[in-house]
Amino acid sequence: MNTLARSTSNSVLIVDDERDIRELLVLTLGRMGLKSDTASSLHDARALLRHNQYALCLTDMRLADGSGIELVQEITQLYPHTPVAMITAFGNQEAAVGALKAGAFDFVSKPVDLTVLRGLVQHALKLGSQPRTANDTGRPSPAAGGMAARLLGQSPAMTDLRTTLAKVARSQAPVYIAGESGVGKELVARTIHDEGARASGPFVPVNCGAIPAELMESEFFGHKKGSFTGAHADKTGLFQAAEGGTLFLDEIAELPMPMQVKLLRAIQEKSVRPVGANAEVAVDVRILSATHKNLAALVDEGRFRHDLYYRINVIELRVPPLRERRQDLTLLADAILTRLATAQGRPQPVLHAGAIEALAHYSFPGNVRELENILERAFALADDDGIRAADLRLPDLHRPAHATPPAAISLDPSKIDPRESSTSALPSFIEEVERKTIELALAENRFNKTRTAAQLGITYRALRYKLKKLGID
Ligand SMILES: Nc1ncnc2c1ncn2[C@@H]1O[C@H](COP(=O)(O)OP(=O)(O)OP(=O)(O)O)[C@@H](O)[C@H]1O
Repeated sequence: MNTLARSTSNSVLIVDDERDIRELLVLTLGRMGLKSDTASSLHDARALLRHNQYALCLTDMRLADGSGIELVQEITQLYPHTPVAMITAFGNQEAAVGALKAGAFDFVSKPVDLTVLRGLVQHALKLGSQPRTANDTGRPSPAAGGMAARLLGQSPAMTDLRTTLAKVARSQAPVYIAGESGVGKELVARTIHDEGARASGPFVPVNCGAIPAELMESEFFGHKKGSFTGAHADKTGLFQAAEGGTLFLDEIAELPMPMQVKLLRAIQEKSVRPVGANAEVAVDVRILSATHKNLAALVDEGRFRHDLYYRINVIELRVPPLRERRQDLTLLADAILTRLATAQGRPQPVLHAGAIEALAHYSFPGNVRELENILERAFALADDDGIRAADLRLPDLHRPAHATPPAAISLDPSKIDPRESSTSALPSFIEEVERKTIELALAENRFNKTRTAAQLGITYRALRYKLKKLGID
């Protein structure tokens, strides 16, 4: 053991009882310009940690005098500025997940793939040179003028969430974000990306419900030219597009079973095989996922794979619905109105007391997105003297939050006159009818997509697909 006391942030602690592995790691890290100290036991590792500061610790899982998990826990507690990664036996996913849960920022499996190791070390070094958190007040920053979407809110629930986010951002562990529609799940995912070591890499959001099942494999993993009819050129998949950054799998519950198997494999192996390719391509991507559905219940019903659930749900975050954090309403409303006023070059309207009172009693089934829609419409309708309760056009305030869907829309086909349409082409005309029907249903259901789909008699997945196709947000 090397006991030279020094406080440098350019050295790595390697803990492994196999000498060959220690030597290989020292050599590889040396080529990256890093110095390493080595320890073959927990005891030696603890002694080195007491006297030195490390930019990274790489530890094996099984050591003669204990488990690497113990070391992960100790380092997370006592030396929170040192990211620690676990070296796990190939295929031992339980150990990898266990390490991430204990606080390891990442893991690498044996035999160590040097490209993967280099990526891991680079992320660790970036973490060390980063301020711990940028978005910690929950107030709109004056400089941003409310234009850039930041996770606002000063309710205890949002303050707790931001504290957890700051910690989670520093890890590479998969995070599963649960919460109702429009509650801010994607914004949470972006915040994790922006505050972590991957901030300079891409953030690639993908709506799993919007990709037709037959195109999914090619969308996710890419394809080779000529691998199927219509594959006219090589195509990069979403995994490769997110290289060095974050892939956000929104509405992950919508993934068909065969795709769940392939996704699990890609996450475990950290590599993908484009359709029609002979070889796997290593990918360095952090996976964040979300759904408004109860994923655990879907696992129980056998509609979502347990092994994938276990793999993506290393850390679970719940974003509370707006009605559980009403303290945030005025702050959010204010930021939204500032953004709208700035975008339209109009003075910011006053939100009258009656309007604030009405919002405070409303249940917001569509959460923050619904608040944005309500205020946007009110802003368009309001006079110069500001927004009053009536301008908000809130539905019946006494209706319970999750009332039964209204009766089906009575769109009478015999009353539709194609001559009144702006187009005479049949496909465009049909699209116009489809768009109007969907927009009407969305408005009637306060932008709750689950209820809208039920009312229209189509699946949630089909609705998401149509919304994307028609460009309706
Ligand atoms: N805490 C917040 N502070 C500021 N803006 C927010 C907050 N939460 C949500 N928003 C805004 O509300 C809108 C909806 O948020 P987002 O798209 O992240 O929700 P979501 O939960 O991912 O929705 P869906 O379930 O439909 O995918 C976005 O415009 C987002 O910027």
